[in-house]
Amino acid sequence: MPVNPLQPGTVLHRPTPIPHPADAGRHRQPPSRAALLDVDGLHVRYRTRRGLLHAVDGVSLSLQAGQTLGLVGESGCGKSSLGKAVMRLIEPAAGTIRLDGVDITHLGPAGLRPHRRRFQMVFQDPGGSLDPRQRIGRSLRTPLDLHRLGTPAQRAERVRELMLQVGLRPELADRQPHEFSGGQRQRIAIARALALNPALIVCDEPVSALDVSLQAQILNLLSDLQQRYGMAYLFISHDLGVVQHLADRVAVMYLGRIVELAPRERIWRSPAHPYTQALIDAIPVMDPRHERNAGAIHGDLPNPFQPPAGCSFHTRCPHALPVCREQAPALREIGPGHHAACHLHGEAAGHASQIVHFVRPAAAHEAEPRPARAAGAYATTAT
Ligand SMILES: Nc1ncnc2c1ncn2[C@@H]1O[C@H](COP(=O)(O)OP(=O)(O)OP(=O)(O)O)[C@@H](O)[C@H]1O
Repeated sequence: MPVNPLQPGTVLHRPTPIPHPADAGRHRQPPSRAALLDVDGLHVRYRTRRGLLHAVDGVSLSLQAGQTLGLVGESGCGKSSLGKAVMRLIEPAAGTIRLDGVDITHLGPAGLRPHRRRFQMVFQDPGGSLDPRQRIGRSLRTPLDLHRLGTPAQRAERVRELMLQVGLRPELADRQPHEFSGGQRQRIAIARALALNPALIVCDEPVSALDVSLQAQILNLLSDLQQRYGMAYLFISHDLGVVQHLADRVAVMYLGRIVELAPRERIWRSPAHPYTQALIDAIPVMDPRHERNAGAIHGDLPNPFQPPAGCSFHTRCPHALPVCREQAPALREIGPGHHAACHLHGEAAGHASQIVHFVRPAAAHEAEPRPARAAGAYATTAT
């Protein structure tokens, strides 16, 4: 039986810092107020048989050390492409990616190597990042070997610690991935990501392939690990309910662009963009006494090869104005730390009177990801 690290009384081991040769003689810098991750005007394009596809279209965001930024949106909106570009697994077409203030956008493999251990990725399918024939102890040891961290004995001890940190018994290190359940395999993938004490982990739909009870366990594990070791997460999910568990701030993506970015509670309590509102309304309500999906998103995602002119959401937006068909709204600050790209909140001439607020009264269960609430509990007011 795997050890559940979240059970009271379970003793978890702190990672043993293994000095890296590149760190020799370097002094620890005082904590910087600069962002850990700073993405500016990022574009990702795919050349396909059908033409050029703009998967990420000028995204800017930042993430502070130890914080979680949730990235949500429907399938195909560009979340994974953004995550992979941040990890430098795919080449961005334009824009910059800074990690700890260092521009890593154009670094080649050699230049990237010293930074690689600072950022890691956990994928939806842990099988993809685990060699099916490799024993998991070996798999966890590989990053330590590649970065030549510590002595062989220290590496073996680190593998033991990593397994304990994610709630797996170290005695299981001789087993192969197929001998573990899906949830356990995701724990192994998380342990592998932790191996080099990263400052940032990009989590790409890490719980989407798991059933609901396992989802909660993995989310709790990620949250617990963050509290202990202080890494930042860029947490990607199509499910706003899942993101609400972990995120300090939430960025909502639609057709390659960020349409809303705000602290978690503001997104939840007063979403500004009709698309965010629709995502919230699409979250299943568990209480059968309440109607659900009152504001579910209408229509299909537009063809990404021919995105609509103006605001790309206007074809599905119940509040679309004439200006929405013509001009793409800029992402602008509409409240403290709250940004939205929507003409309903914009200064488009003659539309100030159309400003719409989606107001939801504060509820006792504010932090709950799936609150039971009456359909239509959001009031739409024009000011
Ligand atoms: N390697 C690729 N070649 C061509 N097109 C791609 C490639 N990868 C992704 N795309 C396209 O880019 C767009 C964005 O895909 P991406 O996977 O980044 O979105 P997503 O929001 O993460 O969706 P999902 O959750 O389904 O992965 C989609 O239209 C997708 O079909």
